[in-house]
Amino acid sequence: MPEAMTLHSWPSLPPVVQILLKRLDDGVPVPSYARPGDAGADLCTSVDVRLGPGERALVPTGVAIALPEGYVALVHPRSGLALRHGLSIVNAPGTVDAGYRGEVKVLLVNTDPRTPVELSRGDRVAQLVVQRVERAEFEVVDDLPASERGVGGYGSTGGFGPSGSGPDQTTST
Ligand SMILES: O=c1ccn([C@H]2C[C@H](O)[C@@H](COP(=O)(O)OP(=O)(O)OP(=O)(O)O)O2)c(=O)[nH]1
Ligand SMILES: [Mg+2]
Repeated sequence: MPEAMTLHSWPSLPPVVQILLKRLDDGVPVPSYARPGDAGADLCTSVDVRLGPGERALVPTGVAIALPEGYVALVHPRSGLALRHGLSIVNAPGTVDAGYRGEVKVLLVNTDPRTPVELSRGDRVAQLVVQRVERAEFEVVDDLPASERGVGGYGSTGGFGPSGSGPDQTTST
């Protein structure tokens, strides 16, 4: 991207989807995008939390949403908090279904083996990525169509080296 070009000048920003949002706690900021072009809107905790090493907690965000049919909201970790504090999400990414009307919550975990993580009410602890989603119809068959991969998985193309270097030495797939 040329230096002078900002996302504002892009002709093809993704379309906006309207999502109804109910504030359950007026003191907590609603989810918002930190910068144009961000995929995730930051979610804030509505409570103070202290997570000891290895501890997890279900943290409320003070908001409930009504997604349109055909959409899902995924609760993702924030990479800066993961890098600096080892803060992650147990069920990453968390799934907020279109029919869910309860409070959006974040299942945080402190993966650091030594240092506690202290979070204050209003801190941005996760990010919400809204996506379109397909609904599948599962058709039971006796045989699946052949494919090049077949049943190979779990390292069948090799480890860190170039693909084709053979299965990982430590796995048998
Ligand atoms: O990170 C998350 C994950 C889930 N939820 C809410 C919204 C979602 O629609 C509901 C159920 O989530 P999920 O389907 O992942 O959990 P489950 O264990 O399958 O519960 P259920 O039986 O209620 O579907 O919980 C959140 O607020 N945050
Ligand atoms: Mg479920």
